[in-house]
Amino acid sequence: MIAHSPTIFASVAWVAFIMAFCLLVVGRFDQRDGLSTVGAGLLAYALTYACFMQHGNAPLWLTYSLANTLLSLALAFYSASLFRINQRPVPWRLIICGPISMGLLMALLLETREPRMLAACAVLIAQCLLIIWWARANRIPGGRAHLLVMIGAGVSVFGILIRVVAILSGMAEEMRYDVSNLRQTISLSIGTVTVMMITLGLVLMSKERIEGILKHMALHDPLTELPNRRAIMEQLEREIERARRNRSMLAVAIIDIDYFKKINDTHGHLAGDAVLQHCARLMKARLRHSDSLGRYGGEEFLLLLPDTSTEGATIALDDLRSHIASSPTLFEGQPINQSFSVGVFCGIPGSQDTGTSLLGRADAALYLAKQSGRNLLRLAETWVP
Ligand SMILES: Nc1nc2c(ncn2[C@@H]2O[C@H](COP(=O)(O)OP(=O)(O)OP(=O)(O)O)[C@@H](O)[C@H]2O)c(=O)[nH]1
Repeated sequence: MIAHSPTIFASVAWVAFIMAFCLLVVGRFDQRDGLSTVGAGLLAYALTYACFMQHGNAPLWLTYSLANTLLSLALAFYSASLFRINQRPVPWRLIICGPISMGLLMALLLETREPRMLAACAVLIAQCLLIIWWARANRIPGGRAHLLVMIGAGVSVFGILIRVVAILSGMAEEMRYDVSNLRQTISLSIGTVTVMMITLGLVLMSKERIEGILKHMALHDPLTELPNRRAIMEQLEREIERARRNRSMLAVAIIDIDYFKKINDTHGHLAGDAVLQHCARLMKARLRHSDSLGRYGGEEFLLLLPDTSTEGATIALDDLRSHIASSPTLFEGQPINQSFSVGVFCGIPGSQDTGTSLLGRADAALYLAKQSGRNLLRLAETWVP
């Protein structure tokens, strides 16, 4: 099917205007999500197509030079969006090279035909390749929307190459924007599809990023940045299931800072917060990658040591305990000493064991450690019948 080229330009420009308006209205209220930059790109794209639509009826500087410079500007905004969505500094100097060189080349080569067309294609291909590169570099961890951007820019390169081949084969006249033929219809359709894919990909990347932030907030403690109670409890259930299936040992330790109320009362709550952060940092630095540490409550931490024997857990926790007791927190230049007591369940979970039951046994051991004078470790097995 051969479509009427000016009609394609007009309809795509109209749709792009509406989408750009929506993105600019929404993006304006929250500059951080990059939506306004995506909207600016789409607006430049809509203007490009509005100029292309006039080809043959308006001066060439408008329908070719300005139009291609606007198209290059659209790609520049899309590139910038990739960085803004990730809240990274935008390399504007590099990005703006595209539209500037396009503007200069189009001004210099306006009176030529093939060189002008090839130069425009070369700049656009370079910009699309950069978008592919930056989309990969700025992908959201665990996300897939960047793939849409990469595919969109990749297909765009393919579409431009069709034009290049046509121009080099002496068919430049057939690729004029006011000519309607099959090759032109395919090339324009590819251009339209790819810009929609890139736009949608960028909007979805922004969504993925916000989802990532919300998920992090839902599962992490803001003070220590450790997994919060919900996250560490879910991890506990997973570890119990795994240990039961593999018949392997699991150590579940409840760590409680000693006399924490006194630290708060003596030095203030900010100092208490600093102690919690300091302890979390020290413990995290000394644990294995397979171990899980979370903030269970106020001054309590839950530590899970999978595949760890009673002896191994005792050595690891005693090492943590003595390290924390000998590393005071520095708060406003003043050292604050702290220590912790810890109750540990260590064993192969039975069929009746749940997170709550193992925690109950570790908590009972912790109570014993507190009763015995604090800064101590007690094993649940030593007293649970
Ligand atoms: N600064 C600060 N204090 C907290 C936080 N969460 C809980 N607390 C305080 O931690 C204190 C815990 O006190 P207690 O439960 O009596 O425990 P403790 O003083 O450590 O006594 P033992 O555990 O028996 O050694 C309370 O005063 C809470 O207000 C927090 O995020 N920051």
